[in-house]
Amino acid sequence: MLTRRRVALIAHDQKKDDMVAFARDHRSYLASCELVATGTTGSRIAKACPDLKIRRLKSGPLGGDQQIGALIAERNVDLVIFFVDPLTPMPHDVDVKALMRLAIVYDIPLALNRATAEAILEQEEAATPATGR
Ligand SMILES: O=C(CO)COP(=O)(O)O
Repeated sequence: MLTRRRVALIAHDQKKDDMVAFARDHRSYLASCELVATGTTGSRIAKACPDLKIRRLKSGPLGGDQQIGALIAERNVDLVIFFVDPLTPMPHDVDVKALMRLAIVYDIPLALNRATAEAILEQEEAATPATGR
């Protein structure tokens, strides 16, 4: 049986519109995945794509990044798509770095911008033509 890909979606505020557009563009593939997201990112995607089932965690600054980090450490995530804003200081920067560090430690694919996320999903969509765009 084909196992569902477990994908974590996260976007900083300045990148949320980008994330929503990305999720819309790839919603048929994403619908075949188990989705988890930080709080506000998850709400924004769910509003734009009501067909997607998303498990929403806490908002990033309130522990959401740490929760995603824990899922990575427990090997419960296969892919992290995290649209990072490199131009705005974040109060929870240490949490962001910890999440990235764990993705590296556990060798989980980590897309930090849209170009990388597009490249990864293009490959995955090609491998699962039934869910292609
Ligand atoms: O801050 C975030 C990631 O560091 C994202 O959190 P939200 O999706 O709750 O805005």
